[in-house]
Amino acid sequence: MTDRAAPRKAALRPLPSSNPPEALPAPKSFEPGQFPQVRMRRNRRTDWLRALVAENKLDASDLIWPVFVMEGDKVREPVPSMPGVDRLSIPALIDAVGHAGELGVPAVALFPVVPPALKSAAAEEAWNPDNLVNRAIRALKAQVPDVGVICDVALDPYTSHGHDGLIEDGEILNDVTLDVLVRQALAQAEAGVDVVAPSDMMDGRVGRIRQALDARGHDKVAILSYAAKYASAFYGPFRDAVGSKANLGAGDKRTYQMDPANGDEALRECALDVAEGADMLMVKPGMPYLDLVWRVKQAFSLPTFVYQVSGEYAMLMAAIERGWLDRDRVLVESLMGFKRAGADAVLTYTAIEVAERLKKG
Ligand SMILES: NCc1[nH]cc(CCC(=O)O)c1CC(=O)O
Ligand SMILES: [Mg+2]
Repeated sequence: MTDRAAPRKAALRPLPSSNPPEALPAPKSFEPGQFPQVRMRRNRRTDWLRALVAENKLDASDLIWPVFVMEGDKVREPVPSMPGVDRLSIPALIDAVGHAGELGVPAVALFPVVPPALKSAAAEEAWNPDNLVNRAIRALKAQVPDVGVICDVALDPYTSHGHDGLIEDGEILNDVTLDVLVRQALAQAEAGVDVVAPSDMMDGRVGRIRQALDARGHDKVAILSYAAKYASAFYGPFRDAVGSKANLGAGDKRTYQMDPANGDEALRECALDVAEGADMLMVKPGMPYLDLVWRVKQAFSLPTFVYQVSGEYAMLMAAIERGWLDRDRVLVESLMGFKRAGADAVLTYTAIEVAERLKKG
């Protein structure tokens, strides 16, 4: 007889007569599947129980850190409308991205702050092989090779008018812009970018970029399409950060970015980009568009990313600074919402702070 069997046998002994079954109080009413038998709070009772039943987990590997890159040596410059966010020169960027990698943040997304003198109507600087962002890509791939580098493909940092495409008589030209976007993407690929992320919302750009990359031997460069990108008021602080706000002036992007009123249209945008060869899809902004995160993930089963944009960040920070929201909890909660909606990764300016917090536990 094994040791294990002994207590079992003991348990089979008859109950002491002082505790007969009929002494148990009979329930007044028994309705299975109803209160009071069913109590949802049972599973929320303790930390260990809540951890056990948690449906989603936020991990550093869910985060992509968007960074503003500027000219200069070892300089950082705060962005006033995004408290806690700095523009970084390339040497500062190397250090910061190294830190991001140590925290387990898989990738960064680069956004250049282009000196005004280099902006033009035709955005020639966008495909200069030695422009700021291409130098940043080269430096990162040489010095922090294990962190993924994602780069925006759009002309707004480079145009004197602040639009994502070329203009004629007030109209944003689609097909002419495609040629420039292709050159821009190729220059980034030559510099060593891992993922190009067209954020311009011109029609047909994903297919044209895929074709051009493959024709030049860049078949390993992935395309993250900003497929469902809305003409949003939440981009304001970003335009401050990259210095495109003054260029854009009173202009808006409603002839190419999507109308916030539309949801089905976002699925069509995604379907086209999937057919054209997108490897990953993005919904942008994030919090006001969680329905689209859910629908896009369900419809395409592709890696689906969401961008918690500058205005969402500014909104959180403004309330945190005033003491109206609890920093420790609200940042993680806002990201958990994206995970629950089905996002595979979130672009967030809070990536470093949140990854540090997750590491501390
Ligand atoms: N095409 C450029 C671009 N890429 C990312 C953002 C916004 C990101 C943010 O607000 O954080 C924008 C701004 C815009 O479309 O006007
Ligand atoms: Mg499209």
